[in-house]
Amino acid sequence: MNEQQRSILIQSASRFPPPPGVKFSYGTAGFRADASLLESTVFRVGILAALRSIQTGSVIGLMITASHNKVSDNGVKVADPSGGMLTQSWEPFADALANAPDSHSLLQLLDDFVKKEKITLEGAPAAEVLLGRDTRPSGMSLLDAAKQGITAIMGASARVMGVVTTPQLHWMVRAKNKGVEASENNYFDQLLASFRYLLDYIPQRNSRNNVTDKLIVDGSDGVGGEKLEKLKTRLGYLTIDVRNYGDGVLNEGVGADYVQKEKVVPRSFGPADAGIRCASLDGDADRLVYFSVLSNSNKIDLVDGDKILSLFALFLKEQLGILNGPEDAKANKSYQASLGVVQTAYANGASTDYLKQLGLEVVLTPTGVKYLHEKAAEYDIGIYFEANGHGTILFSDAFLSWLETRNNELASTSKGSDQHKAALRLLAVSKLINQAVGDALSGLLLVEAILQHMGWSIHKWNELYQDLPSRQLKVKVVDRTAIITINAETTVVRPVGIQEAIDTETAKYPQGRCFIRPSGTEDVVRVYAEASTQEAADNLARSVMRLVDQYLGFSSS
Ligand SMILES: CC(=O)N[C@H]1[C@@H](OP(=O)(O)O)O[C@H](CO)[C@@H](O)[C@@H]1O
Ligand SMILES: [Mg+2]
Repeated sequence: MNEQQRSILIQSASRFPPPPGVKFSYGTAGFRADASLLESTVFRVGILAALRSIQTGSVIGLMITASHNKVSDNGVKVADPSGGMLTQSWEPFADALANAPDSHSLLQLLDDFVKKEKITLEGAPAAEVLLGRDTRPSGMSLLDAAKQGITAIMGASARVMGVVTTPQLHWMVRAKNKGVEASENNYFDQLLASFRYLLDYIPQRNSRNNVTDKLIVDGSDGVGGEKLEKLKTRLGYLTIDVRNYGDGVLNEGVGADYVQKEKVVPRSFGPADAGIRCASLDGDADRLVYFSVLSNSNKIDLVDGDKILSLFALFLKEQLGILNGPEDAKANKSYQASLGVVQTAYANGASTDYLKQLGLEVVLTPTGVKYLHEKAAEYDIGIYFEANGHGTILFSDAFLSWLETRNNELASTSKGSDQHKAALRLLAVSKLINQAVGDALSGLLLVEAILQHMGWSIHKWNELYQDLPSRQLKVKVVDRTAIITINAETTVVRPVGIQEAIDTETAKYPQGRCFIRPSGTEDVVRVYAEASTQEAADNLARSVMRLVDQYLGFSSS
């Protein structure tokens, strides 16, 4: 860095001093904290994003959101050139940057990092960062801090995409780097075109009238509802009633996180909605769950991320089977695409059993989309979902290019055949689903298209398998980092002895399964328990919660 660059950086950084006594960590999904503490962190992530753009020679994304957390919180995360999460190898640098006590130590860190990563600032192509934010009131000033961080790196440009969903921003980064137009309209166009395609190829046997075209969506009073309001006017089919699209408090008694964890109706829903297909998005619209309201109660039948995954897996497996017909296998024309399913330990045990019974390869990873995404990318078709509704489908380049060629062949030899339609459907899914990151809007359209294809109501879908009763609890402890886990977070190795105690407790319950892990987004330890009855799951979770207190000490703060 030359003298001029250094002095610009020092000047800008001194306008954003870090709050004293706060330790920041780039957790499961970027930095998150009370919004009033975040200006310096966001400024510094702006610098990081510009450096990442220079290093990769690509467009990078920076999103300001705290997703399903309360409205007074905010957060910041970076999207890599592929549209996926920031490479994990840069996370320690992000932590160090955010925690540097003053501008001089910040500059020292930058010098060291630039040298270590061999980033040449002089004469490098200009950095370009796309900036987005959710609807939080603190978003505007944080976005400005990010902009100043980006432009503190000489020649870097910040392009403000405004209020967007997290997946929209990731999609835009991916599209830009593929040289494709990347506006919000382009995003909507791609979703709508591929959705219509899927509907056009629905087999006649399932008349569309079998499935009601009415859907009610809870927008969590965030950005997703707002975008869906825009999108729905362009959907030929499907009557969507969007509720909670910004008139109430973000994430308060609404949204996918609330619905999935509490298993009750969100605000603005009630007995009059009983039986109708309903969906809920989270605050930044990267999570999606479905539900139906039970009559005369505020309870729901939840159709969670595991069931969305199962629906997608079933459909894709069916289409692959049609595409690789027996004649093709003989003629050696088929492609044995690897189809893999990725879940976390929070996936309901019944879903994992169901997927294995379908003959699918199921892999567990630690919590956090960055781990699931990485694993899913190892397959030709990799489907990943967290139980909370965050997930997507990834298609390998090799498979897609084979599919394009095969589709062209089929179009000339057997246009309109079942095989040809299967190829067209798979291509449409690859365009409809957001391959950068889990996306509630694109996921919702894919669910709707598949339900139409199958001729299934939400109830029929829900009956694919029956969830085992489960309970999730949180415990505050003195130091949650004292817990060290292995085996995709299902086994605790520190503190010594607690795993044996959990195992002894779990063995008392038929179909019992229980694990604990420190949260990466909140200062809590999470306890998850499953058993054959709700009462048993509740009891197991509560007794393991007591073990956590015993081994890690209860914190009253
Ligand atoms: C049990 C649970 O739902 N955990 C969530 C939550 O992570 P924690 O590390 O558990 O706080 O937030 C993450 C980011 O949204 C999400 O990826 C993850 O699934
Ligand atoms: Mg989210």
